[in-house]
Amino acid sequence: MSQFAIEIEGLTKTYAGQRGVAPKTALDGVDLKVPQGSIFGLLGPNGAGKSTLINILAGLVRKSAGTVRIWGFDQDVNPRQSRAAIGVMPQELNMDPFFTPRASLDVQAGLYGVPKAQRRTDEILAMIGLSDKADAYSRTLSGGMRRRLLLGKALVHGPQVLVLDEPTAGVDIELRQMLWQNVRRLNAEGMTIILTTHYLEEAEEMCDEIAIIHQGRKIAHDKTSRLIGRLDAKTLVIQPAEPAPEALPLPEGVELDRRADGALALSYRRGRTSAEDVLDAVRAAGIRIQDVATEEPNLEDVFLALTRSETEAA
Ligand SMILES: Nc1ncnc2c1ncn2[C@@H]1O[C@H](COP(=O)(O)OP(=O)(O)OP(=O)(O)O)[C@@H](O)[C@H]1O
Repeated sequence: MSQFAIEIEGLTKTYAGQRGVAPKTALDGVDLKVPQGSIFGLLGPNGAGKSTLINILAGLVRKSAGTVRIWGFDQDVNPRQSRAAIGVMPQELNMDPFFTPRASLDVQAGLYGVPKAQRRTDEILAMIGLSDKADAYSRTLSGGMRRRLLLGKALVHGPQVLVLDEPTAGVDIELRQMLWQNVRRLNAEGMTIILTTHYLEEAEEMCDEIAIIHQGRKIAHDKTSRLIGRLDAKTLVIQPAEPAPEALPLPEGVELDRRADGALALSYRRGRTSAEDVLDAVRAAGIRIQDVATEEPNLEDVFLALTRSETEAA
């Protein structure tokens, strides 16, 4: 058994074109190894190919090329075992409105061939906080409860790998905390977790390793601390006391973005320039500073920094 929960090599997916729509390559030769027992973040902007990758893992989308091994089982050679090793909590909330949470979990367990005696329906209902709603119709559940039910459904067959596709998009703080508590607990019990998110802070907080997908390619993969450490971008947002003059000489490498509210957003690399240098330049231009705030890099900055360093390397 390899030490990787997931091993992907040369994964490519091209969606066929239809009536005037050109074919779309959503994944282009992606290699990825997810260590067993890790919480692994898959990040990327809209349309990067994250859902395609997850849907291939879940067996919902057919890959065009490449190999996928889940818990050591090659999807093409051992489709049943590889499917049994993974549970996916999807993004969308479509579920049968006439099923109760208990029935949904039972049906799902049946689909995975879990014998009745081995089903852990009550345990899962308790874990996702739906014990008192076990026999209510799904259509009467709130959005948050439906999400929790989706998490429960992903767990019925006791998979070794749990995949969460943007679990916190549009959810409130309480549900977010509940999800993360469960994720940490499942992980502590040995489950490997893969999650996709748009939020860097979330990935930073939760994940041991992060891979970044951009336009169907993997552009970075590293331990979280190392990845964040590679980013030394920083932005100072200065609110001038009076409208700032047109001319504003700046130290080399500092970029200025004038915001609609009159603020000056000055981005620089910490390794090259200090905040003091930036502030000195602003004062030297005769600008009185009313307020200063700092902005940490967000996911967008990560992409910019990574794609920039890729271009520089080339
Ligand atoms: N069934 C499909 N047919 C054709 N093109 C598709 C299909 N599904 C996805 N695509 C395209 O493939 C690309 C990758 O989409 P995908 O949904 O995998 O991205 P994503 O990273 O999950 O984005 P998001 O964060 O918005 O969910 C996009 O350009 C998308 O338009």
